[in-house]
Amino acid sequence: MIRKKMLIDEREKKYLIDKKLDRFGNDLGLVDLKEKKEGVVLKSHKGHEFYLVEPTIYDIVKKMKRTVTTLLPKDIGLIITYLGVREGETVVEAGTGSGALTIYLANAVGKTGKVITYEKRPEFAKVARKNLEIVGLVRKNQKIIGLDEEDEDENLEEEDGLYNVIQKIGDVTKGIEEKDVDAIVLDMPDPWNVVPHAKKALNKARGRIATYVPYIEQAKKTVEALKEHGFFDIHTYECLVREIEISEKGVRPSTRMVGHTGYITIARVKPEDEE
Ligand SMILES: C[S@@+](CC[C@H](N)C(=O)[O-])C[C@H]1O[C@@H](n2cnc3c(N)ncnc32)[C@H](O)[C@@H]1O
Repeated sequence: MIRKKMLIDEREKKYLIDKKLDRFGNDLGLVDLKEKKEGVVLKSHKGHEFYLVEPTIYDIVKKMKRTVTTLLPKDIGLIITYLGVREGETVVEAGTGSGALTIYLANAVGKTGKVITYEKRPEFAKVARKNLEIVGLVRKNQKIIGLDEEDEDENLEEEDGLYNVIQKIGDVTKGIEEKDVDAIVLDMPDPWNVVPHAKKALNKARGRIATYVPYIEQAKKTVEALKEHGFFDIHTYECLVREIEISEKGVRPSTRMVGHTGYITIARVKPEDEE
């Protein structure tokens, strides 16, 4: 499903490389990759070891092309778990940005689910399409709905992949076209402007929403809008992660950590009154 393979050298430096690449070289020497399958240790011509392995989604996201700051895995993990996104669900997301969150959402909903992702900047959506292609979530040159571009041949060659992401160009504050949506995830500056549309789009039995904003004032405004539009079970979180360094000398938290990223708010849409 992932269109890359990964070489890790003796210093644990990671290199994402094209599946078809036959030779790789760095300061530790040249490695012959011809007909080599992932899962083997290779030796360079200078005698250094390289591990040829399959990359994880995390490896891909860390190295993929970025147009904007992407959500960090710690926040993505919290959003997916607290929102309870699961196999088969329909999720609407905005904005796509570089597609990092999209990749994890699409893997959470799996083959029977789908992610519809809105982005207002066409140039960002095109970069995200490339990132989504690498992990088999969109086909090569898959149409981005609302984007006026030359018809390129869509690659319909059946490579293994989930192909469960639909990209759209659009301003999500103007409306959400989908109905009966299970979850909505907003990583954009003014989620409160989307709340009325989210209420209409969400399935009243199970609809949930998650928003991510960097400033506490934005989080407050979002919570106020959610309350005004009848959402409930509203909770706001911040997620701090510390790496622990374990060595011969002793065990302690890393002296460096990400101090702040953003505030995540999770809520449920209210069910409808009985007729
Ligand atoms: C912080 S980035 C999202 C990053 C993304 N979650 C990721 O992990 O790669 C915010 C994105 O929202 C887009 N955006 C902002 N307002 C929007 C709107 N009203 N409708 C659609 N997209 C919007 C921006 O163009 C930008 O690409």
